[in-house]
Amino acid sequence: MTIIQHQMSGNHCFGCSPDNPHGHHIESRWDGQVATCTFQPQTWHCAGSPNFVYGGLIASVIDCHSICTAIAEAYQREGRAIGTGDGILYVTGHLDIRYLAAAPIAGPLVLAARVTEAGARKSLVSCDLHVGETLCAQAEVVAVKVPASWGDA
Ligand SMILES: CCCCCCCCCCCC(=O)SCCNC(=O)CCNC(=O)[C@H](O)C(C)(C)COP(=O)(O)OP(=O)(O)OC[C@H]1O[C@@H](n2cnc3c(N)ncnc32)[C@H](O)[C@@H]1OP(=O)(O)O
Repeated sequence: MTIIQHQMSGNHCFGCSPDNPHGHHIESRWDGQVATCTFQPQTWHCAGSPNFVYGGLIASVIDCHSICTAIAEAYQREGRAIGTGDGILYVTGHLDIRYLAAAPIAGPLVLAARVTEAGARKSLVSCDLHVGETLCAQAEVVAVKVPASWGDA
């Protein structure tokens, strides 16, 4: 399965760049319809309780994985492999998360995202986050297309 981030060059993203030494290094696996991601939280990613994951971390991995999903789907819609030809880039316009159950720090966080609506300037992405059988968070993301030069600004 294609790892989206391995196809993109010039990526400095805190969430997903393989080259950002301080980042989360998430990897989004794209099957053409759904992108999945597994993230192992560390003990320092905890919330007030040492046993549960900090909500901001959950938002961070959902954000990045969802935007990468929008990018992958946009390349596919244009009939191109990810990262080929003129760059396609989306940013987060809106992130709406429902925290449905505390996520155990033991993890792993398992994310699944899909594009539910795609237009010329924006895509809507739906993302579920499970730990084991438990749906811990569900998010709707508005991904807005920006010029590829945004990545160099
Ligand atoms: C190099 C490799 C890298 C690889 C990259 C790897 C992945 C990186 C992942 C990083 C994810 C991030 O954290 S990105 C960083 C956080 N996000 C940002 O900094 C974005 C800051 N905001 C902006 O720059 C701007 O407000 C934009 C781009 C979001 C919108 O710009 P704009 O110029 O005003 O857009 P506009 O034409 O009005 O709108 C276009 C369409 O989007 C909709 N829209 C616009 N903003 C919103 C919004 N906030 N909420 C809902 N919908 C919105 C509009 O209704 C419209 O829909 P319609 O009329 O067409 O229907």
